[in-house]
Amino acid sequence: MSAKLRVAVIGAQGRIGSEAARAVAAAGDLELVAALDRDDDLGALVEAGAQVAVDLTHPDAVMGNLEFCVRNGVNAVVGTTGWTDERLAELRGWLAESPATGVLIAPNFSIGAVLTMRFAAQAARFFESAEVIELHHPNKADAPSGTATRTAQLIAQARRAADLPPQPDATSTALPGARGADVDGVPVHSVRLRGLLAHQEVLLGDQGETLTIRHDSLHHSSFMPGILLGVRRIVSTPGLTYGLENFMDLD
Ligand SMILES: NC(=O)C1=CN([C@@H]2O[C@H](COP(=O)(O)OP(=O)(O)OC[C@H]3O[C@@H](n4cnc5c(N)ncnc54)[C@H](OP(=O)(O)O)[C@@H]3O)[C@@H](O)[C@H]2O)C=CC1
Ligand SMILES: O=C(O)C1=N[C@H](C(=O)O)C[C@H](O)C1
Repeated sequence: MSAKLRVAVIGAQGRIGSEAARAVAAAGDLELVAALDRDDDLGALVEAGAQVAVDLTHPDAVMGNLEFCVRNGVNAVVGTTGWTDERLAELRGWLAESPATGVLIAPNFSIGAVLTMRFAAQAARFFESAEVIELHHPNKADAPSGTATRTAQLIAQARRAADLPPQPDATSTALPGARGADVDGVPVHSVRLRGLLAHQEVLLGDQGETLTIRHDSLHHSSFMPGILLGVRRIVSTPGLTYGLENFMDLD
């Protein structure tokens, strides 16, 4: 029998991190060797011999954690949000100096959310208009969600590839925020509501018809198969992988 993969979770006291630590501990081929949270010494990752660290912390914390992991050759699976082009460039710089190390950044680990992004990108070129509505619990730190931002970017990319013009919108007077955040020309609207977990609708419209693609994460368990898939695959995937779809053999 091959040795178990040695996995650490950073943010292990959090909503998703605590569930991820349990899922890793319960997986027969994985061993939870460290469960860190705020103020814990990252050196514990190295002392524990972690091969993969799962980061589920906060946009303010993730860059420091990743710099430590990459510089110490610890592969990382990242669910934490807050990614910008500048942050990705900085991460690529660290990875260039540690070419055997792999980092997966997954805007969403749930299979249905990954498929929503894929379907939205496929549908985008057939519709004049597209808008994204994301709905989350009120404890969420960032808006729009990482998933909604990525969805809008993929829609925009598909619209550009199809040479679609900007979306029609005659709004000439509006309260600030009424038309949502503009992500690459795609409006994204954020709802924060007690009782919700993580939900998203992609609305596409054209003459006489609309298409709505909706996904609901009803429990934190929806993210666990994707996290475990990422952990198992990242150890043999050096460099930066952006999006769980890269490990899902979708094509
Ligand atoms: N990609 C995906 O599929 C998913 C991504 N997420 C993302 O994961 C992140 C965490 O979400 P959630 O679990 O709801 O948030 P929580 O606030 O519940 O959990 C975050 C945990 O990380 C801790 N933390 C903060 N800073 C550090 C640090 N520097 N080092 C170690 N631990 C730290 C927090 O401590 P403290 O409470 O003291 O601040 C807290 O225990 C968010 O960015 C969220 O958007 C969430 C769900 C799915
Ligand atoms: O904070 C959350 O809860 C979630 N965050 C991720 C995001 O911002 O897209 C993934 C999922 O929506 C849950």
